[in-house]
Amino acid sequence: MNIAKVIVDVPASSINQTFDYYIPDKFIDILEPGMRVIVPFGPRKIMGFVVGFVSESTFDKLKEIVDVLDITPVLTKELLELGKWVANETLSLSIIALQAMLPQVLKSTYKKELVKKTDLDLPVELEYLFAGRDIVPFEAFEQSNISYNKLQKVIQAGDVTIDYLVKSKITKKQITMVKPAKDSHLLEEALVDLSKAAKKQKQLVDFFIQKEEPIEQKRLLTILQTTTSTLKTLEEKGLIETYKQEVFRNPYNDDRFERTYPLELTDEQRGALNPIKESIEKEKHEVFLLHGVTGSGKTEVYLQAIQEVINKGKEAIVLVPEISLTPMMVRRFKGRFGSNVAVMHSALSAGEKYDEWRRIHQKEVKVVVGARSAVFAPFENLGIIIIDEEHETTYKQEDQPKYHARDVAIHRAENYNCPVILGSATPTLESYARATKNVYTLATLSKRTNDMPMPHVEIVDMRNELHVGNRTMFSRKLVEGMKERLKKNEQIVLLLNRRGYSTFVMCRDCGHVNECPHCDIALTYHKNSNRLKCHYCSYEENVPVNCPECSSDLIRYFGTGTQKVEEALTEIIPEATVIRMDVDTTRKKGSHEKILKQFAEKKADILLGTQMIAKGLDFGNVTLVGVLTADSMLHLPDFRSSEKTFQLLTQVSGRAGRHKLTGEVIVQTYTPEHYSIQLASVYNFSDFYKTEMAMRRKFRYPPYYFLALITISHENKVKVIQTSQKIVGLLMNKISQTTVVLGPTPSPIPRIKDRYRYQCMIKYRNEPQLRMYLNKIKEQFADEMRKENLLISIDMQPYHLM
Ligand SMILES: Nc1ncnc2c1ncn2[C@@H]1O[C@H](COP(=O)(O)OP(=O)(O)OP(=O)(O)O)[C@@H](O)[C@H]1O
Ligand SMILES: [Zn+2]
Ligand SMILES: [Zn+2]
Repeated sequence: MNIAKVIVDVPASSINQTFDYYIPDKFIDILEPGMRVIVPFGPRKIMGFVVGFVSESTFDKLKEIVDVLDITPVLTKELLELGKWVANETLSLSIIALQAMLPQVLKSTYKKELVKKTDLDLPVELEYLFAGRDIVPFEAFEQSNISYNKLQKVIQAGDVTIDYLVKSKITKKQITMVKPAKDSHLLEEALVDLSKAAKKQKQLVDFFIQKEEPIEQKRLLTILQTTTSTLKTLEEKGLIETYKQEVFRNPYNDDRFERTYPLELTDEQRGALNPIKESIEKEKHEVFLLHGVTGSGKTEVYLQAIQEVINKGKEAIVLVPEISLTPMMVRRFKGRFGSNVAVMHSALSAGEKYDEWRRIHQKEVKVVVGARSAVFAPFENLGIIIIDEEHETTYKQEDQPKYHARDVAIHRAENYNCPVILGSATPTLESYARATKNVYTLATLSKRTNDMPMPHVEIVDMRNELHVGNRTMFSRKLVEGMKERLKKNEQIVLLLNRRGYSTFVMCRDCGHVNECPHCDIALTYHKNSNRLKCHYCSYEENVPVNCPECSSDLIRYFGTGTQKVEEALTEIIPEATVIRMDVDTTRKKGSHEKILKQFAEKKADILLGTQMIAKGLDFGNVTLVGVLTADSMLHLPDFRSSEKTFQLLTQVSGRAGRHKLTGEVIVQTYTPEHYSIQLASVYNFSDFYKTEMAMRRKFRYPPYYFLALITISHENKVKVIQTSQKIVGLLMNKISQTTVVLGPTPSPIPRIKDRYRYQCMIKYRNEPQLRMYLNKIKEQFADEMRKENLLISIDMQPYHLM
């Protein structure tokens, strides 16, 4: 079989199209599916993935593969299959699905070098190539006449690795090390000679008398509480030596984590874990929905399930939302499983990400903890996949391929006959509905592990504040509560629920919000035309001068930010120190952790932030949580807005009173009667579920209906409208009667970067051919898309409806 089937990096009309290439002799022994190759395509040379081999091609005049980029496959057979599946599910190109599974470094052709990893001799030609060096450029190998086969063998044996040179400052990380320059008895002599006043110097010399091994300079300085000048002096005296050492970019220093051991489980935890263990034991695929209130010990259940998996020699993937991937979170996993854990975090540099990926690829770790894309970790013996905070919308990727990590996880777990755990205090309606139908197995943790009650939630009606003349954004109750905590030296978390600001119009007297008569969704205020519009259908109306409900003229649209709140806060409570955490203050790498650390060390009284503070924080000293505007999200043009509000309030309330001190939550709102706020305040998930399900059924939304969102964009508005209408026309011919097509209508953001955007939403229950229809439609417009820059984007599971 001397012909390779290759998926190349070009926008082909058919998503799974492959191209055939001859394999030159020198590659024939080493080429495997899952390797990346360089192939000629028209006048260019481009990258592609080998997906299979054939001995005959239906095409004549095949070209040859130019180069092979990998000596071992970067994608396993399973991942190649998965890529095909993802491409199909999300209607995206296979090449894009395959690339989504790899770290950035492997997405383009970087310079490579060969690194010798063994002290023993390699086969003689390779020894000759290295010629005493540890590193040689890959080109040196290509110019030699050593066979790829030979190289592949030493790579497989782990004696040689291929490193990619990433052009980034952080790639080659060096640390400064310190070691004693003399034997310990000579150091002891020197110690006597040091003057009495040189206390720090003495300590340092003494340190190395006790412990001769080299130590990282940074750590040494912290241990001894001294500075580099001490080191310098001793170095000049010839007692110690410092030197640079290149490190494997393990971003988390493993021995920094204190070892933890399995806790004695509570009855509820045991009840949840047992069936999971059974599924691991019997190698039976099953999806568990672990519904546990905040602080109920879900993580301990994960940890013990993973231990079970490791005991069986298998591997585990743990997904957590990006913003929960804090050092605190990492510590919990590294504390239990040590260096067996790789962490995949978007804040890592490209080089660090590649290193972590490679540790997985080379089977050096058993567990990966990471954000969304870690679901593609190249394990080959998966024993479990865990998705923490399964309700988080960040598990859905908004770029192509628009996959949902939950679907990918379940698909992979089916392949490996292993369980999936979806954990949350506020599961999505979709997941909970599946659990009630026994598609998923439900496990419930209803109590906190410390047996403390959930913090009491008080709802403050902000309309009353206005009526008594309080025009600030803080209710009297909240101010009083904050002052009380300050006196007791306890801490406060304030959430500004900012998403959705200045987009909706609300009566400040009665809280009335204008909604679309056809969609039960808040109308969006369009500043330019000064009109209210519905983003689901084409309905619009003028902004009312008086409230249609109470005739008040206090109609306002909203606009405020954390900075403004901070200013107002210092005016009202000048004695409080405030740390702000939002996109502005967390832009820099590591700043997120720094802020949390400062707060943990009680360097501030109040942590003020956006959504990102609602997750995973665990501070014993926080006894008050304030939510400034609980309803701002409620009126977003999004059918999930009630659900998101319920989730956010529940999560943020869970931050208070997690340890010995009792917690309290104050929720400020203009719509205190709304069921999502009422039910969140009493932690009543099941009633919320029932109420919200009834709404979804009535308005034909998930989980009763599936959605697909088509967005069409082009610089010419007429073209967008015409294309959109054509698409709807084509669809109407195919779909069944129970399917609803809304639109075409302008997208909520009708123009981005000078491109007009229209959309149509398909709501369907049973439409098995829909993907095929949509693909066909896309193909019909393929020419226009290529030549005229028309964009048709299809999202088979839309979360982001803008
Ligand atoms: N069996 C147990 N015995 C004693 N303490 C426990 C037990 N299980 C968990 N804990 C402790 O309870 C606390 C809360 O647990 P954990 O953070 O895992 O809860 P969670 O359900 O993940 O909460 P959240 O949803 O808020 O993140 C932790 O400090 C944890 O160490
Ligand atoms: Zn009103
Ligand atoms: Zn509408």
